[in-house]
Amino acid sequence: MNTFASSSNPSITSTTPFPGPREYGYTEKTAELFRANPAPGAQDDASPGRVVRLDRNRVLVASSDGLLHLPYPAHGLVPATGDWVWLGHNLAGEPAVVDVLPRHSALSRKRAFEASSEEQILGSNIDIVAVVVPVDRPLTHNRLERTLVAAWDSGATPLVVITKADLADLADDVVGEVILQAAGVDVVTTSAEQGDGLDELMRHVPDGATLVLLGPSGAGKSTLINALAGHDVQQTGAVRAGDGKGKHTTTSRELVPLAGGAVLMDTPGVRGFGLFDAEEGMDEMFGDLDALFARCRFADCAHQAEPGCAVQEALADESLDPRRWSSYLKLQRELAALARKHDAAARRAYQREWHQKVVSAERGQRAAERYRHDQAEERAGKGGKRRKR
Ligand SMILES: Nc1nc2c(ncn2[C@@H]2O[C@H](COP(=O)(O)OP(=O)(O)OP(=O)(O)O)[C@@H](O)[C@H]2O)c(=O)[nH]1
Ligand SMILES: [Zn+2]
Repeated sequence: MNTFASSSNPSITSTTPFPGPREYGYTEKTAELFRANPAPGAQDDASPGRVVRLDRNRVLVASSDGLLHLPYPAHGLVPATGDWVWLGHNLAGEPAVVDVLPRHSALSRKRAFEASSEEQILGSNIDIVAVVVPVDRPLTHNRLERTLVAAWDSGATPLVVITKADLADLADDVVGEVILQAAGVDVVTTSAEQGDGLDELMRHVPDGATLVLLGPSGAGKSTLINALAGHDVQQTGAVRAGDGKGKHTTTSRELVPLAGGAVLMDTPGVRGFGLFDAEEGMDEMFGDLDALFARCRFADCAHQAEPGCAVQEALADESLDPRRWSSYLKLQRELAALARKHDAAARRAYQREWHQKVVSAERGQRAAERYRHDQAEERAGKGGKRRKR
């Protein structure tokens, strides 16, 4: 299931051309990305960095020399948390972010699929999106499914993480139910309080990979993050500045290096993402398309080439954005794929069950034959050869 693992990150070799922030996920694969996307002109001494947090005027970037607070790039892509960037100099000769590299995945708030310039990137270059489901308050089927669709849509690999498994009397049915709902996506059961399942969870996160946790408030994300980081992230991740009056402003990093080379992304926007997209989800995003479908001449219109198709008309008169329509079709395909995976998982379970039945039937038959054989021998007076049972 974990497709990322197969293309896992080999460690940095001596041939790596430029140093980068290894504890923030800089691997040989990342170095290749930088090689393939050289720094813009006149930036000979540029070096790789990763965006750790966005502030109003500056970007907090991890470099091989530590954390730097730098001006935004003058043009090009607007950086997002998780972006790989070239660090160089701006026109004034000050250190600055000079380029944002292409993203391999992005969680974005697509809000009815506006043009890409309006889409808000909440986090980028995420490898594993973990949907957190607490046993004491499980997600409804729809919500888990939709959050998984959103996770897939980001380009990352989804994973379901059950939390608070120590609440034992609740756990068993919830775990079984969630595995069914997860439709083939791997499910890991954890108790941050007891330290259970954390290694298992990290086995799904390769070295150098970036993990994000999505889930509703109270699902146990903070507790899990602190358990994974091995310390209180809010405190140790903080950049503290005293103002001399005994007050401190505390701001936290949004990328947290974990032991073993993985990186945890913990941004307020991303945290709430599951909630946003899952609850309001498709209905909100595509509600007006339903109204359009209702105007098609045929009730079972496939919106392809049928006469009187309101969708095709809307595309023709440009009242429907083709991007938005293709996004809708894409999500439909993903939902169908999800259903197929679900079916495949059910089929495998069914086959397993039958296999077991057949095996035990054969075993029973052999035992019966042996028994009949032994009985016959006994009757024939060959008791001495009788097998001990
Ligand atoms: N029994 C038990 N309780 C837990 C566990 N993990 C978290 N909790 C409790 O669940 C509650 C919510 O946990 P948080 O970690 O704050 O949840 P969160 O998802 O970060 O919530 P937000 O910060 O609102 O997004 C707290 O009272 C925790 O003590 C666990 O493994 N077992
Ligand atoms: Zn139609």
